[in-house]
Amino acid sequence: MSRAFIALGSNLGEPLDQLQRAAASIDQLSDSAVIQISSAYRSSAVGPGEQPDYLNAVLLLETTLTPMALLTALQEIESAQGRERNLRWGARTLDLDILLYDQQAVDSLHLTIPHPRMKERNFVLYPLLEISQPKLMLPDGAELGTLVAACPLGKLQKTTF
Ligand SMILES: CC1(C)Nc2nc(N)[nH]c(=O)c2N=C1O
Repeated sequence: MSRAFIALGSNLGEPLDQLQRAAASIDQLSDSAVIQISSAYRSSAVGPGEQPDYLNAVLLLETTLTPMALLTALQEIESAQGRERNLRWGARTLDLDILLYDQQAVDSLHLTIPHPRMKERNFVLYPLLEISQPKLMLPDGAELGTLVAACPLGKLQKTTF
């Protein structure tokens, strides 16, 4: 079984309900089980334009799905929950991203692991740390604790999932 860390995000359509439904659907994937899920973290939207605050979380999944099969399954869950891919930085009902997949580095047309922007996102790093540990190492040798130390908590608000 492989271990994948998945980032969840939502700022439309009852975000907490979106995250809870997504976690349940991910747990139902074939040959997969959600082992742990972080608290939910509220933060203002990073990026251009005005949009509602986001709710984010990270979960740990044990799975035999390959990275590409997992990506496809996650995209199907996003679509089932009404994700519309119109604006690149726009508001969305649900965003599911593969952050890490064991110690694998993947760089293909449709999938990059580790997630290319995870190192600068407190709304990813802090929930990830909550369900792992500071010495969690990324494929390039970077340790999670070091990344968190360099990424201010800011106005990130921890709430119940
Ligand atoms: C629009 C953009 C970059 N901003 C975000 N901002 C926050 N706070 N959380 C997100 O999940 C998120 N996702 C995005 O895709």
